[in-house]
Amino acid sequence: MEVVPLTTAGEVAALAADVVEALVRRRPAAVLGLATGSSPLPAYQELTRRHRAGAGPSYDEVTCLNLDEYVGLPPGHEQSYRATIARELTDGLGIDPARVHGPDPGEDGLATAGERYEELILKVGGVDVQLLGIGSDGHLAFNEPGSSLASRTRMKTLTARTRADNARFFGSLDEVPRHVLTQGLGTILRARHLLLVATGAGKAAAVAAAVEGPVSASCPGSVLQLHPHATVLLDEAAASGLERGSYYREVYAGKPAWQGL
Ligand SMILES: N[C@@H]1[C@@H](O)[C@H](O)[C@@H](COP(=O)(O)O)O[C@@H]1O
Repeated sequence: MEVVPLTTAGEVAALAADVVEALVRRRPAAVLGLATGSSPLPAYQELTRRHRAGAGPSYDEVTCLNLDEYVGLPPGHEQSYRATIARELTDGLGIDPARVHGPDPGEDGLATAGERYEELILKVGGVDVQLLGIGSDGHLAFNEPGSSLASRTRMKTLTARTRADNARFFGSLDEVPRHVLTQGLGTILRARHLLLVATGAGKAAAVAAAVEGPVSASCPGSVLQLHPHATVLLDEAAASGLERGSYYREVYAGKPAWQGL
């Protein structure tokens, strides 16, 4: 795992955008794994800004796979993750909505939604770069603490803490769905590159547990330690709980350009 402690959230966003753009330039038909939540938003804004300024690559051939989705929201609900990703990123990059997929009960229903999404991920050749945020309790996508490290896409029940954290996007806590469909931790681990972004002091404990704590289902984010190519971009506040922060800074400062991220 490469931990990159930066200073500001703006630097995190710019570097995350650089990684995505470099991939799409190298591989125009790349498969991008997209996360929701507030953490990746500045990176999405940066990508959109560069694209509109004519500075980014063409996203015409890209395929996007969303990490997770609420269950039970009416189609097109503004807080559905499908609508959120379209609004925050893919529409702005000019990506055809038909190339953006997410776990979806669809006509065939919830019981087979997980399996169908796993098949789709395999069919498009797997995810090249998976953007990730982390929940304040260490959850990844909607894999709450206790999720199997080998899990695949399936329905999960949200914890009270995650529902409370996400209530800010809804009118009230009661409106936050209780159930979700989410890629599993085992699904996420199959992506070729994991790119986790975390900013703010509220994420410091979760980041420290994920990066330096034991690999455990109690901290789903700790599965990053099992991945051969995981990058963790942090602002100063999110990195503040790390024991080896000064070492990571030293490594990054001396990193040869040919290594890339
Ligand atoms: N399903 C999403 C996660 O993918 C995200 O990482 C988490 C943290 O969100 P935020 O970045 O807003 O703190 O929120 C939700 O639960």
